[in-house]
Amino acid sequence: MQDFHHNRARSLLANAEELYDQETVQAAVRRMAGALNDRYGDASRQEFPLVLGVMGGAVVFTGNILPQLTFPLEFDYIHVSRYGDDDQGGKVVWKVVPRPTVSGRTVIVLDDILDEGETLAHVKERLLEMGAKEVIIAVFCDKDIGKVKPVKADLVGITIPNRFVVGFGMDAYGYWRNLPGLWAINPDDLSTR
Ligand SMILES: O=P(O)(O)OC[C@H]1O[C@H](OP(=O)(O)OP(=O)(O)O)[C@H](O)[C@@H]1O
Ligand code: HPA
Repeated sequence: MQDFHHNRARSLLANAEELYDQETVQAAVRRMAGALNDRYGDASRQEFPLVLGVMGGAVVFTGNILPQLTFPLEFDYIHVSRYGDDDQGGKVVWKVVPRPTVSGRTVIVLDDILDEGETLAHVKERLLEMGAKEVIIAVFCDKDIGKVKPVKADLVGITIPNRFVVGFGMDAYGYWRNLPGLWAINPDDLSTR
């Protein structure tokens, strides 16, 4: 069993193409942190936003950007999944729902990728229904899918081509969330596209 996964993961990466290296990824995170610091760093505004990471894919982005944010904030997470171990999205499944602390707050949602936009559209709608004052969506990457999405990001690190990517928290079939750069999976290795 373990050798099956080991070999499949290695073969996926051997056929994949590196789109953005670690330096490029880190530079994009620094730019995003700078933009958030400019917006929320003004001490006279006395803001205390709630920063929500969308697990599991946002784990790496969240862990990288949080220590670069210089304003007072509260951190929490939600867990939503639409792809599971597939390379095509399905129904949005809530695993950990937002806590009532979102009510009345400015909520900064951090996620790894805006693809078809279904996940973040659901997340934003739920947060607003729960009384969030304002929902700011910050995604590490926005995939250029050539269609209008049901939600727009307020802050984007990198706009990526319409390829299935892994790395920096993103996985294909559970593999390669741990890569420091972004790699595009070979279309021949995708089961459903
Ligand atoms: O814009 P969409 O087409 O809805 O896709 C984007 C979502 O897909 C990924 O989550 P996934 O369901 O793969 O779960 P994961 O975070 O555990 O990887 C990613 O983390 C986003 O939340
Ligand atoms: O391109 C992707 N890669 C990994 N996870 C994803 N979830 C939505 N799109 C993607």
